[in-house]
Amino acid sequence: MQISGLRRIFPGGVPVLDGMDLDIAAGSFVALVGPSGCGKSTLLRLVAGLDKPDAGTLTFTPPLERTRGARTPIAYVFQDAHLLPWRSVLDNVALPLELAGVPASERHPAAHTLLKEVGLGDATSRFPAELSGGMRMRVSLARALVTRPRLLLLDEPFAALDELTRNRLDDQLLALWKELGMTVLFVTHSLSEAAYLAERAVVLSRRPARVMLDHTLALPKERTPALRAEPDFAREMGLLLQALERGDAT
Ligand SMILES: Nc1ncnc2c1ncn2[C@@H]1O[C@H](COP(=O)(O)OP(=O)(O)OP(=O)(O)O)[C@@H](O)[C@H]1O
Repeated sequence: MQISGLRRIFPGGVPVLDGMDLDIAAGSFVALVGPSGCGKSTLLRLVAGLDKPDAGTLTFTPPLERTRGARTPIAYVFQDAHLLPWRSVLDNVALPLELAGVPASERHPAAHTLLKEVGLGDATSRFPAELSGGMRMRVSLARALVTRPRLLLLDEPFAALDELTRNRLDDQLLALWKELGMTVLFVTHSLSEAAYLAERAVVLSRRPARVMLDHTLALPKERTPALRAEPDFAREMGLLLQALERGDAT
């Protein structure tokens, strides 16, 4: 995906994005960090096609045209799980397939497979109100992935969770990324989460967001929880922090 000269100004405001350029390789995992209000969600919404830029282009190679049937090219996961309370876990996850006209005989097994992968194989008939926050986010992740999107956008998805739950969900997300091979663009305020998850971290400045650091993390490809205590991990987080501080001061 090539983001080129992207500009977005909301009516009466200063530019949020003003000439943003970013190339994201297909199948890569990129973390986006930056000060609050710098334009991360705005960028994600533009990439998702939920908002239109005032200038600039977004190019997907190969093109992200909607293919026939159940597959959606882009899925979006928000900080809130946004589940439908009256539908069971299985029916929540199967919803995108149902909307795409996939028959129940296909969508239910597909939803069940994804739920097993996020560790909720035995919670399929429960309802959202019966789940913990971490379980709800797992359902949300399963729902996003049930259509096997080529691009997964996540906007601080685990920010409201306790640290242990968040770490577990990070590991599940990594496992799903390895298995499914989609491109991931992950917005987070947590530098340790960015360093742990991503192959590449992009640190943005205050509004209008400029790229302060575009860094391929010098960490082993296989991320395991022990990495969080390694000196290399602390060094990489230090680099991100310095860039974040520079970007916040400008
Ligand atoms: N629809 C809108 N109309 C007007 N201003 C908006 C709109 N959406 C976002 N903004 C403004 O654009 C700026 C960037 O918002 P955005 O949500 O993209 O930031 P962010 O980096 O995701 O912030 P945070 O890290 O706090 O979630 C903010 O100042 C916000 O108030």
